Amino acid sequence: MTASDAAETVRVELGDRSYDILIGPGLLGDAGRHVSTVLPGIRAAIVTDDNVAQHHLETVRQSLADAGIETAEIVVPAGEPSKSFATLQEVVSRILDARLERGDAVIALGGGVIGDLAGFAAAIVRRGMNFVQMPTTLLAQVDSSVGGKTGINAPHGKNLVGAFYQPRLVLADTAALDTLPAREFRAGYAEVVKYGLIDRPDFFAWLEGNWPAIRDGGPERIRAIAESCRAKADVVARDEREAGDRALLNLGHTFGHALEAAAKYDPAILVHGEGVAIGMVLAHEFSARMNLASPDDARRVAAHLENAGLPTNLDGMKTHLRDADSMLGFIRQDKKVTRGALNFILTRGVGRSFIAKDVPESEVRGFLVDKIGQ
Ligand SMILES: NC(=O)c1ccc[n+]([C@@H]2O[C@H](COP(=O)([O-])OP(=O)(O)OC[C@H]3O[C@@H](n4cnc5c(N)ncnc54)[C@H](O)[C@@H]3O)[C@@H](O)[C@H]2O)c1
Ligand SMILES: O=C(O)C(=O)C[C@@H](O)[C@H](O)[C@H](O)COP(=O)(O)O
Ligand SMILES: [Zn+2]
Repeated sequence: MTASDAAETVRVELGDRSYDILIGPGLLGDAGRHVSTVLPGIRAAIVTDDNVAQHHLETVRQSLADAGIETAEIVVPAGEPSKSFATLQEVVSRILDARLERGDAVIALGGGVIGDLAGFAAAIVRRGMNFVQMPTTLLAQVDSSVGGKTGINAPHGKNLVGAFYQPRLVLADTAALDTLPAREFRAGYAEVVKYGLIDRPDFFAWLEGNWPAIRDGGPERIRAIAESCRAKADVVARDEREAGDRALLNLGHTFGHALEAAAKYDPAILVHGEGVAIGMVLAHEFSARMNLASPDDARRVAAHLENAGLPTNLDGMKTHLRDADSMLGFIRQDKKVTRGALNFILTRGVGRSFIAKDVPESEVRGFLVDKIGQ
């Protein structure tokens, strides 16, 4: 398979840092050829987690070896807690142990956790090595492997330490999703829905009718992934470092990230896509409370996410949410805060999201008190 015979190719236009996202089945088995086309003559570190390693590491290692690419394999524990200083230190040490040079590559083979962690390591080792994304979750294929946000979490909040650092190539092997647990597939679907809710109402309506085919692996799945990548690539090309429009990709994340932090990043309680699903419903409900949108929109969004098996309210989180003020504490650490003012992504209806600046904290607090108590 070449770039032209991948089922879909989406280009992220960033001048001399532009790159392709190849989407389709079987790309991991041909990874060596694709990587050596873009980065001839390199060695590489493959960073992955212990679940993904069982299913897909040997395929990638062998393919790279066949193309003459020598590799070091770095396997970290699966799950959000690996987006930590401790695991970053381990990954960095192992890359240096392997004496990889700046011109060599760090390959992220896994979900968003691995992409964010390995991408940050690539950004800081020798002040920037080549970076390749091989996303193996739906979430990573439609969102985290694209656009160059890398980083780790802090006890203070999500993704608070990181860098913008673009990959040289993204290989989204849609057959890799066959081994993904159903819960993780649903979680990734929340980010697909997000693109419809931001500014693609027709895409949202299409998703409402096509979720079962996407779930079951019909051609609609590749179409949904490619449409999501096109949506993200568009935004990233016009605002790489979130000076403006890129913040729209944060729909549902201000509440969602606070929920993940409240759950102490424990995937047994909540994974990122689930936090985003709840967060998007809360963003629509909050918009209705502010008389910006109709409550019917919030109901429509919740109905579709529920239909896809995602959580849409705080019922499952109650024991982990102390009070409105502890949630507000996390929200104040959000990266969209400017000069102390809260900025949210709110909506005027399905597909009509916008950046709301200087949202009164008293309104947010009142909303949270209604939801979770004082
Ligand atoms: N950088 C960005 O732009 C961006 C965008 C969205 C989300 N994120 C981040 O991504 C992370 C969430 O990513 P995620 O949902 O992919 O989680 P994840 O990386 O934890 O993967 C989810 C689970 O699926 C397993 N897994 C992955 N691929 C598999 C496969 N093919 N078969 C079997 N098991 C597999 C993993 O081991 C893990 O247990 C969060 O940290 C979030 O903040 C970043
Ligand atoms: O790429 C972006 O920009 C996004 O906001 C995509 C989000 O889905 C993703 O979760 C991102 O990591 C959140 O970014 P953050 O800057 O709020 O940490
Ligand atoms: Zn996200």
